[in-house]
Amino acid sequence: MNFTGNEELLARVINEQKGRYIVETTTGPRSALVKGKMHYEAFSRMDYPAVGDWVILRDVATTDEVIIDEILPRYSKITRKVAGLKTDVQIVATNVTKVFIVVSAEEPLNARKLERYLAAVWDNGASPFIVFSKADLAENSEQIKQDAELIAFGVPVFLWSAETMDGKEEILEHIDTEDTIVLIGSSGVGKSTLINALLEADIQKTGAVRAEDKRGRHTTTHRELLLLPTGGVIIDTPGMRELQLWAEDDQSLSGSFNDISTLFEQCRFADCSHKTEPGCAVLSALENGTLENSRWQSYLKLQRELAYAERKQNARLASEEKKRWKKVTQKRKKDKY
Ligand SMILES: Nc1nc2c(ncn2[C@@H]2O[C@H](COP(=O)(O)OP(=O)(O)OP(=O)(O)O)[C@@H](O)[C@H]2O)c(=O)[nH]1
Ligand SMILES: [Zn+2]
Repeated sequence: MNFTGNEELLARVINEQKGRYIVETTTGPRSALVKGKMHYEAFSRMDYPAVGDWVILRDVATTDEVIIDEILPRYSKITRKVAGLKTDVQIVATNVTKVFIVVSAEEPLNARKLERYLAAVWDNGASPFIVFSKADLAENSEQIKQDAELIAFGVPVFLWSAETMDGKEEILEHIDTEDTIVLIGSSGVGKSTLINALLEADIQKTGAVRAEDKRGRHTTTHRELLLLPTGGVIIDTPGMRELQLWAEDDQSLSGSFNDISTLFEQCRFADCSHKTEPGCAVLSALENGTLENSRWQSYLKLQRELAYAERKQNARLASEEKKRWKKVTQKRKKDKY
């Protein structure tokens, strides 16, 4: 990326609260809002900035809140499904390169859970790492590490203890300057403790951020994207904390429509479209009333929405990337930066 002479237009989102953002610029944190057009064009929450996003700003010279003009294409996004009237997908963090799955070495290894975590990380486009915390409390931490390595095929596995600080250097060696990392894992495994150790400071102190809002008021809020003294950043958002639920019990689409996926397995043809085929288990379940039509319709609707969102996302990423960069450079010329 070359933003020579134009650095103030490029920023990174470090906090989001109810549609208000704090972005880190080369001249410090600023309050930010999205441009009106973004609201019209937004298809879902995916189309709004999220913590970790690189964005292009407008109106940086004014004292008011800056406007987020563009979200640069995302390298990856960590998402979670939000239960509500309809299933929505919330972005927990973007542009994450590495995910540290933190598991307590004190507990017996839960292979299935670890596999689900690994799959979830890969699904989200980041590289997983496994950290066994509380190594000081484990009976045989080396054994746990070896067992995990058998499941994780080449994924680095670390033993870490906050008591002795053993393992910290090894973990830091795996974090590069351009990395954006997040930590996931069950409550109480020691994620905050590890983050604090990596930061060598209290997050409460380093995390506070003061930014100016529209009326010149200063707002103090939490920085959710934290700079590591050794390079790289850690994202720690409230959503990160709830992510474990999604990895721990299977709330995926097929999970929540278990009855329907069971029917699919009973169709005569493996590639059944469930429209006209003979021996279709869905059609016969609809006919004999064991599957309610409304439930089938909501399944189809969700399928269409997900497919549409995905198509939209993919097509846009491909074509918009070029367009965005072009726009940015044109703007730069126009503004005589
Ligand atoms: N003995 C020992 N205790 C640890 C270690 N790491 C964390 N703890 C303790 O475990 C407890 C939970 O640690 P946290 O860092 O708050 O855990 P967390 O994963 O951030 O928990 P949530 O915020 O609920 O998600 C605290 O009392 C820590 O002091 C460790 O390596 N060894
Ligand atoms: Zn069928």
